[in-house]
Amino acid sequence: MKRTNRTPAKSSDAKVVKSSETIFNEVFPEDYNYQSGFGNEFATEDPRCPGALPPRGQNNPQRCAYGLYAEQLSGTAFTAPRESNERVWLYRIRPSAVHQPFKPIQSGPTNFTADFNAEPPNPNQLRWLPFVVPSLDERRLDFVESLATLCGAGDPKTRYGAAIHVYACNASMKDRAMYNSDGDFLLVPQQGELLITTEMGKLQVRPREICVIQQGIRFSVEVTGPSRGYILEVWGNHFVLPGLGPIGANGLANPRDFLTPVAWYEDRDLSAESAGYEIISKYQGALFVAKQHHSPFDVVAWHGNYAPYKYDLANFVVVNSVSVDHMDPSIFTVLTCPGAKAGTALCDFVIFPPRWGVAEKTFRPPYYHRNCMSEFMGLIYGNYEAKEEGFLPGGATLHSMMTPHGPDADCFEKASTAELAPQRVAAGTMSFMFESSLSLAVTAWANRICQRLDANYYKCWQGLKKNFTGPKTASSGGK
Ligand SMILES: O=C(O)Cc1cc(O)ccc1O
Ligand SMILES: [Fe+2]
Repeated sequence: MKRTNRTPAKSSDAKVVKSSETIFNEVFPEDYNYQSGFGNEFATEDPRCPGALPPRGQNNPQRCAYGLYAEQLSGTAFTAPRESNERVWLYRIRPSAVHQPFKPIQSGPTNFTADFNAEPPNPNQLRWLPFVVPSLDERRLDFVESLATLCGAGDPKTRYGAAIHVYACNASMKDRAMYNSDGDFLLVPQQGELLITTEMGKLQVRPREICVIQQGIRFSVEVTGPSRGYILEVWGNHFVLPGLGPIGANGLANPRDFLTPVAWYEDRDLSAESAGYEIISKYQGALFVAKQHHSPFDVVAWHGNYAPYKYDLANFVVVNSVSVDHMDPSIFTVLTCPGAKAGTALCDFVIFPPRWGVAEKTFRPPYYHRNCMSEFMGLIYGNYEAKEEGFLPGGATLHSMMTPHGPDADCFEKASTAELAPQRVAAGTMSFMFESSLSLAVTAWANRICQRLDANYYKCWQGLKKNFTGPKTASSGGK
């Protein structure tokens, strides 16, 4: 039975802690209600207030049903082409404008930044050990308080760039919501489920699922235990599904498998004497907080195509070579945030899901390469085929522009001599890559403060032997 949208999932019935192949095939128990389809024009009312949406034909009735206010949230310029125009109409108890002035946050995260010019450049291969989630006895940290930035490039002010953050928290956000004035968040939970309340309704996001919360949308995160994950933030564009070209009309992440919440509201007024409700705005890379005396989750009905969504990576339909050769990882693109140059992403979100490897006469793991894009990788569970050791769930790697990388010595030895039978690849694992056309700069937190940078990473390639057999000699029949 579906849970109503008023009853959050209990931690016990939805926890995903398995690490074997079963995790990939397991169907998650149903959580909240959702509407399905990527980028649809949705229309939804909380069932407690039927008729809360204006009758078709207009967005701004002189008086809205139930005494609601109409408010538009624009995700693109008013004049953006119709095919990429995104906006939502919210019918809410109070307009969002009802809040006290914003002030710089006092007790915010200290390593959350949009300054990518503070550290000297570093072209090395980088690997981080799993980021640490503090225990509750040590320090109570909610999602916002735990945000820390690893790398990024660009500037939210000029509306072009991206940042990669991690969260590692152990407590729920209480009477506080956040919104990002700078761009969109793509959340990749690695440990612990997230119960996310948004202005458009509720989402439950478990490791193996991902979620996008676009610019401006207020959200609050509840956790049920230690919780860790990766965040890709993009400035200047929204995520879309990649074009399929000759693949045809179906495959990779199918639009139907993206789930958007149904309307849910709370009519919650806090007394003037109470601490009130905190609205945190990330604005030009800094955090600000404003007080108000009511819950921001007061949207009774909404319609439009600008709304958060989640996607279960287990639904990804893998397409690959069935003859020879290792294909470029763009075949595994789930979502792409287009950049200024045609066909070149500001940042792609790519996964390496369980699949069959069948290529003949082929060195099957990733090839050795140098890339004009930046490659940030994270591991949700299991291990990664090109590096079975050292790259751990909750950790990360960064292979910057033109930085050479590829399989470690162990992987090369095994794959060069392996029998090429059909083989299950990446069974029981889920790794991903944020691949960006930006040259990502690493923060002081990532370099030193987090104390997770693994100085030994470069060693994984040092054991690669010289196998060159030399030119053919005359006596052996060569020229
Ligand atoms: O470097 C990596 O591990 C990611 C990657 C995987 C792949 O299959 C091909 C190219 C590539 O960059
Ligand atoms: Fe790579």
